[in-house]
Amino acid sequence: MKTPGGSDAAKRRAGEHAAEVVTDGDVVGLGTGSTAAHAIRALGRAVDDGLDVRGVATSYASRDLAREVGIPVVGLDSVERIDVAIDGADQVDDGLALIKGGGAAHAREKVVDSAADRFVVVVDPSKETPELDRPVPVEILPDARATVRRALRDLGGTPTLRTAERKDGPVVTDNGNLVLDADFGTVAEPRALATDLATIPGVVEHGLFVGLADEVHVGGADGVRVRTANPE
Ligand SMILES: O=C(CO)[C@H](O)[C@H](O)COP(=O)(O)O
Repeated sequence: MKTPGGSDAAKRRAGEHAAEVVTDGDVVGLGTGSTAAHAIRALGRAVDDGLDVRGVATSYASRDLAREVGIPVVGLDSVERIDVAIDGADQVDDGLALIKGGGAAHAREKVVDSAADRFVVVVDPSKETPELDRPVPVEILPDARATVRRALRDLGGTPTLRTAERKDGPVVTDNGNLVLDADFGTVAEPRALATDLATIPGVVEHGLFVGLADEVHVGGADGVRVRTANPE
C-alpha cells in the first residue's frame, strides 16, 4: 500500500543527499522503494568513481538494482553489522517513528535498518505527518491469516489482506508470506502498538519502526532538510 503523491525530484534530492554520508569501506544497507532507489543509483555512480562499498539488499528489487548499477552485493546472512542503512518510509511522525512496508519489504528492511550504526531515512515532504495514521503493514505466515486477523481486531485494528495488482490474489512477499494492512486510525502510542503487534503469534514483522531512525533527509523543491533523532 503505497503512499500517494510525492515528487520524483524531491525523492531524488533526498536519496542523493543521503548517499553522500557513505564513506570508503562501508557496508551499506540498501532500502526498497522509489526514494531509496535514487540513493542506490547515486551510490552506483560513486562506485564507478572509485568508492569501495558493499551493499546489503532489503529486497529482490534493491538487490537487482544494486547489481545493475555496479554495487557489490553481499547476503544479509553474511553480515553481523552494517555501517549505514538508507531506506524510504511511507510516513514519518514528529518523533521520527515510521510506517514502512508500502513495498512489502519491511521484514528484511527492519533487520537491515536495525543492524545499522546509522539509519538514514529518505523521504519527500508528503511523508511527513505529526502523528502516524496510515494502515500498518503486517507480514504474516499464510496459515495464520485468520488468527492474526482476529488478534488485530482485538487491538482495535481493521485488517485488509493486501492484493496484487498484476496477479490475481494476494501479494506474496519476498519471504513467501502474506501482508495484512491494519488500519488503527491515528496511532497515539506507536511504541506500545509496535510491542503489541510483535507479540501476536504468526506475525513475521510489522511496519512500525520506532526509535530506529537516526536522521531523516527530506527532499524539497530546492534542497534537503535533515531532521535528527536528537536535535541539539
Ligand atoms: O517501506 C518501503 C518498502 O517496503 C518503502 O521504503 C516505502 O514504501 C517508501 O517507498 P517510496 O520511496 O517508493 O515512497
